[in-house]
Amino acid sequence: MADPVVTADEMRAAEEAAIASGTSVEELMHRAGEGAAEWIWRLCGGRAVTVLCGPGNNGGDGYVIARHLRQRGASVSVVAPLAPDTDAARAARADWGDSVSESWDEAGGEVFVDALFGTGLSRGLSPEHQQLLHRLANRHVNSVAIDLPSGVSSDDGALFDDIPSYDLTVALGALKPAHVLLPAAPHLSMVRCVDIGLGDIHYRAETLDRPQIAAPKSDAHKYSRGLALVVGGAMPGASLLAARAAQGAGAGFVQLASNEAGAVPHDIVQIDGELEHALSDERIDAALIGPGLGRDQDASHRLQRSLAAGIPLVIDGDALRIITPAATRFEREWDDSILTPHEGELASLEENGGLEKRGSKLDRARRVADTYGTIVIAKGPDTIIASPDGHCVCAPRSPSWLSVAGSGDVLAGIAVARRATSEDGDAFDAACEAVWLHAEAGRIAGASFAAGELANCVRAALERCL
Ligand SMILES: NC(=O)C1=CN([C@@H]2O[C@H](COP(=O)(O)OP(=O)(O)OC[C@H]3O[C@@H](n4cnc5c(N)ncnc54)[C@H](O)[C@@H]3O)[C@@H](O)[C@H]2O)[C@@H](O)CC1
Ligand SMILES: [K+]
Repeated sequence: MADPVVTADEMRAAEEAAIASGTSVEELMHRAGEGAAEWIWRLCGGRAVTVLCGPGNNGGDGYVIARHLRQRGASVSVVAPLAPDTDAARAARADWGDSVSESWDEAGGEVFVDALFGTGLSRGLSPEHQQLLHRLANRHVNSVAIDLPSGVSSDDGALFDDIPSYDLTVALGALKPAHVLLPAAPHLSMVRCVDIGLGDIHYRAETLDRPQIAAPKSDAHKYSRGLALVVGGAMPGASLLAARAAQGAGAGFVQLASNEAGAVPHDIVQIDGELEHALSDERIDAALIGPGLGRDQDASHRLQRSLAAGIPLVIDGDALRIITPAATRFEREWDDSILTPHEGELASLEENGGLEKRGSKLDRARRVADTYGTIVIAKGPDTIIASPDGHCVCAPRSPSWLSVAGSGDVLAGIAVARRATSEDGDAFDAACEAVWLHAEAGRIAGASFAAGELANCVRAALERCL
């Protein structure tokens, strides 16, 4: 099941709603601390623990954790450079009832628990706090972050400071954007979420789950299964790669509109001549334009013709450098196309759309989706799928071997196949399926694959979603 990804404001609203319906902050803190202590106990197995507590409710959670671990028999030391400044944290410290040091004297401890700051961190740490945090992390065998590593900005994953690496991060109530976004996410090797009974949380982002993909119906034929057209350009290799991936991702028929001479496999139908001719086939369910397109005048013409054809499009690569919101929003009455930018292309889309580059990757992908009126796959190690209505899905971490030339062409090919095969015409679902299949193909391909091998693994990835 998908998990919500919740901003600090959305968390606060959920907390207020829970309080309004009769749950106290102390009760929420108790559930958070008890749940986190359970995870830490599994990691520490009775070893000595040092808990670093901050002044806010994150620190309050730390005192609750310290008390629960002590009750279980662990030797626990608490370090708190700042006194509690919330009622709930003061109560939690009183319940701990044991000694608290203001600084760390390097006394024993194998497991370090960072409960210095959570979602309330608003600026960088002071040099003393920064030094204390790193000393503690370096001098213990394992480190655990409570809710978030101290030094991380909850809503966008930015690092206020250099942070240590953590073996375990216990997210409280829900995942936050920093758990899934760069640059924070790679510092958190394992993230576990504790349910603190917040009830219904209003959220606009969630994690990506394995999709369920249906096999073709028993009466299917090549056209009813989805006809995907890949529009080629100056560099035919990229579009061939995309076409190969589209075949593996379930399309019944893949055509390549290209005038470039070159060996095209027999099971891909090449349609040469005027692009209008290829696009005029009413049986086409979706088309891909961008991989290997080039950015010259011919590329612009091919893009304009594709947009004018009124077919759902996947727009990738070079096409993302030359497209404008006027083309997607106003030249077409409707648009359910998918844009697949990497970071540089996302910045181009922002620039061409007159948008500022600000906020989290979630905010940026949403803004581009809204401005262009399309679904956006903002790809990278922290891929986001965004809809113009603001809904976002965050992909789980994928194999880093996917960072290979041609990997994006494969993703675009998968996306056009999923868009062509989708029965209800839902571009957002097609985009989510494509992101999952791409990562799954990477897992199957193993280490150091070339993009062609990745494309060949898409079929096996699809099989795992049937
Ligand atoms: N939202 C919820 O429903 C719940 C939240 N809980 C915990 O509460 C945390 C949020 O608590 P708070 O809002 O109190 O925030 P934090 O505890 O994260 O930090 C806020 C405190 O730190 C200070 N501060 C912020 N940046 C600082 C800096 N750079 N240097 C020094 N001081 C700094 C603030 O002035 C304030 O005193 C969550 O991360 C979670 O751990 C849990 O107790 C359970 C329930
Ligand atoms: K923390």
